[in-house]
Amino acid sequence: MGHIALLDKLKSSGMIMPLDYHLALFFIRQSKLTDSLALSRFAFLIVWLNIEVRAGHVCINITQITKHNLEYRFGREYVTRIFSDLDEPTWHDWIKLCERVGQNIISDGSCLSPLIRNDNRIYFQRMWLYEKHVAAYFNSALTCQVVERQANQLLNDLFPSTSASHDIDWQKVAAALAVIHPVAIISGGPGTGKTTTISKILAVLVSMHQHDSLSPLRIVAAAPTGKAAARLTESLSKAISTLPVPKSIKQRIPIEALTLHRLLGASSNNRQYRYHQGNPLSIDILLIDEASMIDLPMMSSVIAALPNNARLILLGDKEQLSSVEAGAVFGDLCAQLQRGYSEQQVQMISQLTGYVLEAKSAQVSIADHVCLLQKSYRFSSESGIGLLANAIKAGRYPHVMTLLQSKNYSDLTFHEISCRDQYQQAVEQCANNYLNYLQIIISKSNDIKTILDSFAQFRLLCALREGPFGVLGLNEMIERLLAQKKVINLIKRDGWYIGRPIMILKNSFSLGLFNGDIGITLPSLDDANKLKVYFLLPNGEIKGVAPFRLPEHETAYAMTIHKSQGSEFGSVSIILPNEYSPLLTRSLLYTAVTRAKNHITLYSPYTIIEKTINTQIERQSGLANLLI
Ligand SMILES: Nc1ncnc2c1ncn2[C@@H]1O[C@H](COP(=O)(O)OP(=O)(O)OP(=O)(O)O)[C@@H](O)[C@H]1O
Repeated sequence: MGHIALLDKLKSSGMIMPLDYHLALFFIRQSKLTDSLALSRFAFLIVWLNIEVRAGHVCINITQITKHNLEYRFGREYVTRIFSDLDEPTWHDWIKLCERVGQNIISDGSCLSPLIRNDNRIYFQRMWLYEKHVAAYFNSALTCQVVERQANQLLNDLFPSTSASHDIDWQKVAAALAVIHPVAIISGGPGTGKTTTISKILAVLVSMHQHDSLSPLRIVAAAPTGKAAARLTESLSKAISTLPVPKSIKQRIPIEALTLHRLLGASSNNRQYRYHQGNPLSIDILLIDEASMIDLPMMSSVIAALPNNARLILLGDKEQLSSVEAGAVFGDLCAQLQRGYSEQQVQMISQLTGYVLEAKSAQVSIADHVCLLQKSYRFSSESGIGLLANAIKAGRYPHVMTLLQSKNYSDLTFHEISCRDQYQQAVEQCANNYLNYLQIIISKSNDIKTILDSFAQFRLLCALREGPFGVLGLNEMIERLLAQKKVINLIKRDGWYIGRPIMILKNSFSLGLFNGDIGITLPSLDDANKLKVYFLLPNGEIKGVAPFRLPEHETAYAMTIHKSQGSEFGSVSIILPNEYSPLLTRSLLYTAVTRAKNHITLYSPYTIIEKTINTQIERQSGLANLLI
């Protein structure tokens, strides 16, 4: 089959987008290939690379372009037909093909061709450059600072050992590691004390600095989304207020977190950031929460904007979904921990904390900069949510089902969905959870914060956007059900009604609203005949915006699990679809479950839970190979 016929076939069956099609043609026109089979294979390679980058991979590994590996995206039957059209290529064939295409198209990076081949990985040039930049930064950070006696005392004061336990306090180890190294990477699940630990780390660093210098440390806290920044602001201010350190130290620790876009000085009319290598930020310490959400291009931009001697502390949960865009930098960095701590690191940790850890390597590596916090202080051993999150993380389906079906956990509820009626009931139950905030509105309360807080107590999460089990279908059903209960009035003004919750889908720097921000439509405080959408800003202020001024947005009774990342709700209901989709992965379910503070209700067929837990997609990237 010729390459045009192949591309037409892929396009007409909806397997590729017009962009994939035209990109393949563009590269083919410039390649040195002439025979029909090679052209078809090359067209497929380009299409596959583009699909995978769109799905969040940084590159593709040509040895893994096999029928088995492609099935999850195209389905078995379709892949079999495509491979037959391509005359059953083996991975040797793909490698030979890359060698024949021509250096002007695929090179090893020595000339800047649009595609780069590194070992068996194929990249678009842009991704390859980002990856090299990020790897060079972390490799250059493999230095240790001399441990001062004072640090030891400060750590002992902030992390007092309890005589009852001889366990290692990993929070203290994480803090020691952040004092020793200019770059620290701390990962932990919900409630493992990431915020508590970072507040103590900052207190140690500020205290140490106070003795050396009169000018205060310039510390900035940031997060990838507005919601995550708002949460960080709240949790950091709480953690700092309880620190057992003098007021003068607390006052030097910032409590307001920015979004990364704002930190870098993004503007709505310019794709360039104000801060970059040529105009670095004026800061000494940058702390970023929810770091698993940072994609490769953003990580590259952040480190480009850091001044030479600035410290970087990344906090996150490596088990959560990776960023929407390409890359899994935080996960790749945390994965380095398997190399073990070096002898040098173990010695320094011992000096600072008194703990004797096991050295697994003679060489220093980025593993020395990583610490995992495993003990949850939020969920007790009786908490179903904590146990469920751990069972999902470990991929233990039978244990997950035992927990879900057990009556011993008051914070877990499971409803099997096996027919349409059960699905309808599930949505009705979810809709009822939204009655509280609507009742507050109906009672004519002007207390916008209470309304927003009440709405944040519950959220319906789902995996998909399209279809009856997706955000769009669920939002429509919930709107209809709430209208039947007469708590909202769907006689809309251009789609707007009192009580409509919306989520922002695009950043608006001029309005100060960011992707993921949630607002509720209410009568305007200035003129009750008009509507405004009210948002709670990270600094605690309420902002009202006329609907017509809002950037892209959608109704937000149901939201995708991807969008919920960085947020937390009192109770969460999760509705999984009745058919398997490649989006259903272990990290997706883990992320959904860890959004809840008090209660989880899961609605799903058994088979879907099993398949979701058994599906783990590793993001393709070459970062691990580039790290020393
Ligand atoms: N070492 C500790 N001993 C006792 N309680 C702790 C300890 N560390 C943290 N906590 C408590 O556990 C709770 C969760 O801590 P924290 O908010 O720091 O965790 P987190 O990992 O930042 O949570 P998340 O990111 O999931 O919001 C807080 O109430 C905190 O006071």
